[in-house]
Amino acid sequence: MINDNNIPDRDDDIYGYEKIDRYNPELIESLSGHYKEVLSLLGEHPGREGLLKTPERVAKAMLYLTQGYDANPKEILNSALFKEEYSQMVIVKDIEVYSMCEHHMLPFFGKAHIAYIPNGYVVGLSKIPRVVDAYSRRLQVQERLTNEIRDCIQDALQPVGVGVVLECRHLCMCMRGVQKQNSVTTTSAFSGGFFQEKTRAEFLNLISQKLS
Ligand SMILES: Nc1nc2c(ncn2[C@@H]2O[C@H](COP(=O)(O)OP(=O)(O)OP(=O)(O)O)[C@@H](O)[C@H]2O)c(=O)[nH]1
Ligand SMILES: [Zn+2]
Repeated sequence: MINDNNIPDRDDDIYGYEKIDRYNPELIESLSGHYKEVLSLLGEHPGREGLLKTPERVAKAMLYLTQGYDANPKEILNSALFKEEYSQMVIVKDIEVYSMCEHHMLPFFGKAHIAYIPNGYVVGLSKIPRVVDAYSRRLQVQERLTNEIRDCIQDALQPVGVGVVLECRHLCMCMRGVQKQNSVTTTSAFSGGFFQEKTRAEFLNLISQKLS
């Protein structure tokens, strides 16, 4: 249930949802109505006890999973730029990615490895995973997600270059369709200095190393 201040009542938070701006009461009500209809069309009985709150739960879950539409990724990076004369590669690797493919609206998930070479400015490290979330919490294809992350970092930081590698499993390929349980899709996007063989090799080498 949503109270007058647009904040889910405390009792409702037992499902672990964060309080996010997208929890707009009218939107939740409208989505819930549609999901109730979907349950019926799928052959379920939305009136049975276990499903009574399901349409509302699904509505909130989908709003959570698509909250990237409300984010401004470039602004996220611009909010924490620091002048710093560090000119070596900065890598944030093993960033968890959770997204949904735009074809089936089923999850794809895995890891992102992101590097840039500063050009006078470094960015607050936490902002890099935040940018990943801002683009992945939308309906996506892995290739576009990879490019969007690269372009955003390149635009905001104007670094010497950016490298992005994503490794994901797509549930639309596991639990339906071709049903390949172990296939992993790798995508990459580079800019500037990362087109140089040596720089790219350093990045790929460092992300493949395990922490000791
Ligand atoms: N390139 C790309 N394809 C994706 C991604 N996520 C899902 N797909 C693919 O999108 C394609 C959609 O193909 P369609 O033939 O229109 O859909 P479909 O009949 O459900 O295809 P199957 O999954 O092969 O059963 C499938 O091949 C999916 O594997 C992604 O991130 N990138
Ligand atoms: Zn899919």
